[in-house]
Amino acid sequence: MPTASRPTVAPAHTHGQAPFTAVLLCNLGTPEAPTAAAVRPYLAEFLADPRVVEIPRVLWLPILYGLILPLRSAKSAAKYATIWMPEGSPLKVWTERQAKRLQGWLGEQGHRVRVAYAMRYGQPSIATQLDALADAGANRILVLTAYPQYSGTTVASVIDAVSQWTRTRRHVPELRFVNRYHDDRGYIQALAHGVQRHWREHGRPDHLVMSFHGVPERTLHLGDPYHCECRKTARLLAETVGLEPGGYTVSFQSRFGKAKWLEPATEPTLKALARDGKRRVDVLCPGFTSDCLETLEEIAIEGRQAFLAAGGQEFHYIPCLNDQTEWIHALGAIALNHLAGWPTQSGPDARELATQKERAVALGAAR
Ligand SMILES: C=CC1=C(C)c2cc3[nH]c(cc4nc(cc5[nH]c(cc1n2)c(C)c5CCC(=O)O)C(CCC(=O)O)=C4C)c(C)c3C=C
Ligand SMILES: [Fe+2]
Ligand SMILES: [Fe+2]
Repeated sequence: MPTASRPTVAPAHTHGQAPFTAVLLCNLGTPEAPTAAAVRPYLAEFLADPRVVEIPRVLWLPILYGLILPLRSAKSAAKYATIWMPEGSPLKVWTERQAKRLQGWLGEQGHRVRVAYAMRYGQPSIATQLDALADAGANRILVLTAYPQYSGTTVASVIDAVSQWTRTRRHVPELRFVNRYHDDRGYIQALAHGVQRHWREHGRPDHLVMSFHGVPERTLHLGDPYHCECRKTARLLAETVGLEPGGYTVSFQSRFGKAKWLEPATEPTLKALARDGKRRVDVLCPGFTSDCLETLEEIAIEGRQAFLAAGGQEFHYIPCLNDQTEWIHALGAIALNHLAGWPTQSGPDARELATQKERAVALGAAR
């Protein structure tokens, strides 16, 4: 019989890895390539989500597969081709950089948190990334979406995907969700910083348009807070950069389908401003934290053409937050606020370590 030595059996739930806390940054998703073949499965997954198109499945799916996908995939791919970056789709490139820089910044601050990113539609999927984190030992996961304003069509859909994933796991990690940050100080300040930097370099416009992604107007009457949260973001940003209510307009872009969407729509707004004699208009898309098809193609290309064709003289598109330092710090602060009171199991929480030395020891131990 072997002599009794001290058992060194690892806790079964982590298979030997030290448990850790993770942040999963979730964005919408984007095709893998600017081709009809790659756009089609992405659009199919997106538009078949009952959170996105609230039409009974039996009516909608035949329209989606019979009409929308065959007609839209190639048209949409051609648009993606105009904005594609050497590294890939802008939405994915920026989301990946945000996750990397967020991880780096949290580490510099002494927080032992792993940051990963996932896409609600397409790859890397929420389930794939949650599996990877949980398999590596994540026992607490904060789900942070790329959407500052809550909408059932976006944030709730991410929560649905996470809930679907929990059904596939025996040992489900603790989960938290950030549902919104439309009025977060850091978010507003980061937006204001981008606007003011643009104005320092190019002067101020005659008018600022803040264009948000639209949703069907019906969702507002059904209680979706999205519209109100967009208006509040815009008001706080206007106050921060010193714009009077007459100096800016909130509009909604990307209408899809025949139903009535939130108004005013962005393109008619730009044309009306040109006809009203506004020489120069600047456009910002505060609801998008990363530049993507909807900002770079629909606004910076098509919006510009519409404004100039209607008699406008100068059109400036102000880029999204992307990986700007102010935004990474704000995102970090949002994450830390939601992680508060959620200590790691493997020792004292780095945030509560009193000295630099203790922090260094804890960080060393975590590697
Ligand atoms: C069908 C209805 C749609 C709703 C409702 C909707 C809400 C919504 N979307 C975003 C953010 C993004 N949408 C993007 C693209 C996009 N959106 C729709 C439709 C709805 N969106 C479509 C059909 C498309 C594809 C564009 C095309 O094929 O022409 C994107 C960009 C993705 C990219 O790859 O760059 C983003 C981001 C929000 C925030 C939102 C509700 C608040
Ligand atoms: Fe959309
Ligand atoms: Fe669009």
